[in-house]
Amino acid sequence: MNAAANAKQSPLQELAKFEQSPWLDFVRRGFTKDGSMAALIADDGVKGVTSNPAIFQKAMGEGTDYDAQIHEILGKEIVSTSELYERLAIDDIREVAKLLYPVFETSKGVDGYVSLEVSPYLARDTAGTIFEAGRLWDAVKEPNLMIKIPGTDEGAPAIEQKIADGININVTLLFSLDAYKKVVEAWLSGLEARLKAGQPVASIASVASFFVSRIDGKIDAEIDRRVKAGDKDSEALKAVRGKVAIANAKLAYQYWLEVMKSDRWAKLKAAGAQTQRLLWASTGTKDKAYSDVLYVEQLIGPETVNTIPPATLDAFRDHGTLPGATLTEDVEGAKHVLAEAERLGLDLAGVTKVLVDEGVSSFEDAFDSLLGSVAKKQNDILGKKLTETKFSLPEDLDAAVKAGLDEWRRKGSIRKLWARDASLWTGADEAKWLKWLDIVGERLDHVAELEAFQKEARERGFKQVLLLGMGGSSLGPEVLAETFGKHEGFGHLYVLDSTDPQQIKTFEGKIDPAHTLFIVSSKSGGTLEPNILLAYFYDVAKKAIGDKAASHFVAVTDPGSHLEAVAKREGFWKIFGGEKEIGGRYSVLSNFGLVPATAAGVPIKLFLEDALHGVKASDAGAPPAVNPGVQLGTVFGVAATKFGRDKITIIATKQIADFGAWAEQLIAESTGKIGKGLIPIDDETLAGPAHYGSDRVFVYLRLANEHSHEQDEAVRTLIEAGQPVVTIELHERRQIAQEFFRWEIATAVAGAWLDINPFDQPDVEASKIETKKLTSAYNDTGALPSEEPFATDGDLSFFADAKNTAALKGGSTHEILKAHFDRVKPGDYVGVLAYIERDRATREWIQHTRLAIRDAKKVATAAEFGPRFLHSTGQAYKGGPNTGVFLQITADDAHDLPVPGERFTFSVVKAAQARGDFDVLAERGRRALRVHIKGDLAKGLASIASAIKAAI
Ligand SMILES: O=C(CO)[C@@H](O)[C@H](O)[C@H](O)[C@H](O)COP(=O)(O)O
Ligand SMILES: O=C[C@H](O)COP(=O)(O)O
Repeated sequence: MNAAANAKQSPLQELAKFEQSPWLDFVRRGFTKDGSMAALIADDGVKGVTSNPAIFQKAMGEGTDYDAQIHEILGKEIVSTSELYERLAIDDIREVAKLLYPVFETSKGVDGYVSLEVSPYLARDTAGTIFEAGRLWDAVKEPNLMIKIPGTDEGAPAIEQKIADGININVTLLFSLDAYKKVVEAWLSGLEARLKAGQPVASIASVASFFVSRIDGKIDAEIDRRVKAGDKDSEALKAVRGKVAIANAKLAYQYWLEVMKSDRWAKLKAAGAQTQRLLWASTGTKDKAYSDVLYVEQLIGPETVNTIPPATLDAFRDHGTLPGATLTEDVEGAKHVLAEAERLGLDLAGVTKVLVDEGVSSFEDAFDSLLGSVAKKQNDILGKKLTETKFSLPEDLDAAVKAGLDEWRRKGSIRKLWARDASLWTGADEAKWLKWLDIVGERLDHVAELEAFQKEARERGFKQVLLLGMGGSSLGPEVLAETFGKHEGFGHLYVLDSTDPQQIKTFEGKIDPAHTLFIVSSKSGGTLEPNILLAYFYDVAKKAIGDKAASHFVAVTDPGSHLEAVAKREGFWKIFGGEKEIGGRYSVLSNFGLVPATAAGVPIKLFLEDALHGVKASDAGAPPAVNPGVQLGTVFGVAATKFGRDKITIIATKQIADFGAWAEQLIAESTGKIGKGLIPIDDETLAGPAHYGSDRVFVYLRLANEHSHEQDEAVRTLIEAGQPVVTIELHERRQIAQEFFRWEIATAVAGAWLDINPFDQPDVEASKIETKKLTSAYNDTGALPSEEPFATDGDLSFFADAKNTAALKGGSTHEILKAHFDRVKPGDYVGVLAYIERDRATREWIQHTRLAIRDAKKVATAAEFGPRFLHSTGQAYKGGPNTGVFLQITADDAHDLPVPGERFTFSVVKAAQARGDFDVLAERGRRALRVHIKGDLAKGLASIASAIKAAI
């Protein structure tokens, strides 16, 4: 665009003679910076500027104008894409506001405005618009700013409110006279409210933006269609072609003139109010058949604005004419055009209604695309600070995932998620469980408290840190312990989540109680295991250090819990609170993960900052196609619901492999219910493609600098064989913090696809109830209720409910196991659930056993230890799809341990848990068999392994 030549006055300048102000419908940083904007103001008399999402999309989506500032911001701060966009946009708006300020001053606040639109996503949300308009006004802080609010039914009350609040408002997206009348009413009422409250009205400016050319675009297309079809009214139709929009605008202007004559306005005017001017928008000519300055020349009139796009502005400067105050000419003709349009059934009311909807959604689309472009730049600049994801999906799944992501975009679902809108799931109490969305920022704000704790813990010189907790309270800390290892100057972090007496004894042997920090972790504070483990180790500590024992104990628990009361009573060293609105499995980035990590010496601020990168990347403003959490969750949800691929198989580089144990709980407990769900498959050694069915999605967590070539190759083979693989590359271990958050979002997203509530765990509760019944019975009678095996073969006894027993007839181990595993069908999975010590030998055993089953049956397998999995995958096994075939293994304990203060022992608790678990599996109609080993465990396990091999 060239500034006007000085030789003659620009026709744009001449509009002033008719009291019309030309504004520019365009913003771009380069244009402001290179002096072009200033030249338009000086030479052409441009008196204002409007922006909208489509304008910013063009400005920021193309070229490199903004790159320097993006670099600068990202070098200093961790921000979301929408925050980044807003910073850029606000700077642009401020720059333009400064250029226009002299116009604002000389026109005494009539002109010299620059407009910034509230997020188009809020066009149908009154409360959101009210909030956002105020927030943007405060953020820009320039007197010559106008906030743009759409003139929708939902926008009108917001306009009234914000005018009453004293903010300059540009009402956008007006097409119909009816909508305009409502807006005038809102504007007058807003000013009246101020007068009533004794506030000044003089400085409040407003424009009502009537969109013009889009009306002709729609009406003319209909005319052309009918003429082409040989309509009997063709001549009459052709006569109004290209005339309806201007006629509509003229009548809007007539309405404004009437308002200006009203008593209502007279009172406001007397109080110093300035009028709300009509602003003609959408004034670029779209139909080449018309003059390229049509919507400038025909809309000239006093006290109006025409916001003109650059090309039209250039054209008008070049060959525009000013035929007069065209707005008020031939009003009768305008009425005739509209009457004709009605007679001919052109349905102007219908068209304007559609145009509002289209206008809203096209600004939404533009904003999505704008945020997508900014996010792309942001990701490129952040580079290795972010984990990277590659999707290798078969064509049909890939297409369905893309469609799914677009569906999420269109429905604004990620914004609903962040807005805690329960209708995204089942409309139950989901909104109450979403505090994890904000916890990282909140913990960073309070990081000094954690850092002080870390300093003290170091000074006290603990040699070990022993965490006692289950599920959500133990699995996150376990990942941190396994991933980060021991830190110099800090105790080694051990995580105990078992009631197996041998395992407890083993952990006792690992610590020196006089130099151990014990962390008892339970959100509810009422969970059986941490409570009895606390009783046990409190005794151990007392024996070692007497009265000082309490000073070695820290509790992490939700406020008001039983554990909190115990910790207070006993005088624990510290009590860290949890958040009631975060469920256990979503708690790793709250104190439940952070306190043990801090105690073990993990650099906690850096860890949280990494997590914040994850939070910002999956924020509401990151469109689904570039939002890591939504992408992963959509792959999970779409693969499961549309392709039967519901086994989420997690593969990982050795150093970060424990992440799978945490993800397992998150996925299974969140999604496995009401017969639906995803079944996580963790730690199943990779095999060739022939070993897998078509029910899997693989996720490969690859730690770039420590990756295994062999694993890469195995994954490549899977991809080549057409298996869906999502590869997530971490550039350093600490980035598991980002992944924690991403997987939380992904699980919530998958939950929406599955139509379940991802925040409850009904079936975990069921087995807790069964266990409680059994331990109470033990306390009453001194024994667990008796039970009879349906078969015994040497040291192995077999138990099942009547239905499973009937299906498993046969007396020998071989016959029973064969019958059991013969029930496995393609698409099923097998769970080996062992209530024994989890040590190197048993882990190897379970791993060999599951792999033998997988390879023989070509099904997914889960290898789990009880009672730990009860707080994790146990939910999906009972509540999820009935595709699991379970082999529960129990054994006599070689040694038992007392539970201080209780009649029952750890061995009794474990037995009760196994039986409670089995009863619920059976009650849910699952294919389940329990085998109990008498005597030597290793021998028993060996004979089960060889019997399974023979049976499958
Ligand atoms: O600020 C405004 C209206 O207040 C303008 O930026 C308005 O959004 C634009 O004129 C229109 O969106 C442009 O419409 P069109 O030329 O794409 O039909
Ligand atoms: O995942 C949660 C476990 O069931 C443990 O719950 P808790 O933290 O309330 O003890």
